[in-house]
Amino acid sequence: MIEKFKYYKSKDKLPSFNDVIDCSEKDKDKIEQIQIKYDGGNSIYGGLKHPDDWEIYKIKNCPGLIIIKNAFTSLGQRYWIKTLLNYTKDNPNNLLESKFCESARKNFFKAWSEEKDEQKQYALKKAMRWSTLGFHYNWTTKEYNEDYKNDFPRELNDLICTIANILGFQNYKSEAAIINFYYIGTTLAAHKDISEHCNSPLFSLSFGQSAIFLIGGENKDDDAIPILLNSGDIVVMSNESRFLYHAVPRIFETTKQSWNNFNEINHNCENFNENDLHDCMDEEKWKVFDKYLKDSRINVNVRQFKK
Ligand SMILES: O=C(O)CCC(=O)C(=O)O
Ligand SMILES: [Fe+2]
Repeated sequence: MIEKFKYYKSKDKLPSFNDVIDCSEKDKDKIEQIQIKYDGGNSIYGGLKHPDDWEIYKIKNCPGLIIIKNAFTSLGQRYWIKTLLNYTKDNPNNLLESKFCESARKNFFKAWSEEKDEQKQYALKKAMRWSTLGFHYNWTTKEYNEDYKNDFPRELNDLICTIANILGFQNYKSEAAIINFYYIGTTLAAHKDISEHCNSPLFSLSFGQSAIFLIGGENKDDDAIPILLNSGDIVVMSNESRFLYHAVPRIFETTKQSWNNFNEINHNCENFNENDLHDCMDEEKWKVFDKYLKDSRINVNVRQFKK
């Protein structure tokens, strides 16, 4: 893991993407596509594409790890990008460096979008690295604080439960989440997510620019498998893979902005707030989000905390 992390992180020497699993034909020996049965007929919400159109892969050398490609509609992606940025509003557990003014702490995205000075705007983006939902995580004690929580956003729980049910994970409850805000040049160091008191799968959704994700083993020294994650991809760490080391060594600009492709007939967003959807469809209003996304990736990592 450590060697691969250094290799894919490197700024001086661009890494080769030859070994990175992107779930294309070249990876056919490393992956296995799985079929699922969806019994919900034609209806699906949450900005998800119909599950018949999802491409679901298992990684042969990493049992329990599931990668879903092509899971979100364009409008669905836009809605979740806007919503995840909005969750930072009035959130008590954000990493926004304390030197920033009260208005940025209260409403990061508003402060960022209204900042005219480019350097200050970039500094604001650099200051906002994560935000937590549900049971808030304490990064110092590495524990969830049972007395420090907010209601878990209902529509995000609905989305994760829909994905969980489709994959056959019943009775899932989203209780905590970390929203990770990355920009090109940032990384997430190798870690295991072991503060949860149950072994329910971890659901990780990616939006915006692309990333290389490394899945390792039980020890930091174990080798790691590099996987490409694009906007709209879902990673599920279940069963044997749930508590393995993983990391994000690199964020890079995507060639296909799948959140901006509006040729779809069905957006599957009927359950969302109409005004918010309207904003997502209005190209003028969307410009500020595209500006934010130009060098940024947003990941939300959802967990069940209690048994
Ligand atoms: O950004 C990612 O894809 C992974 C995030 C992650 O591992 C975490 O939040 O624990
Ligand atoms: Fe993690």
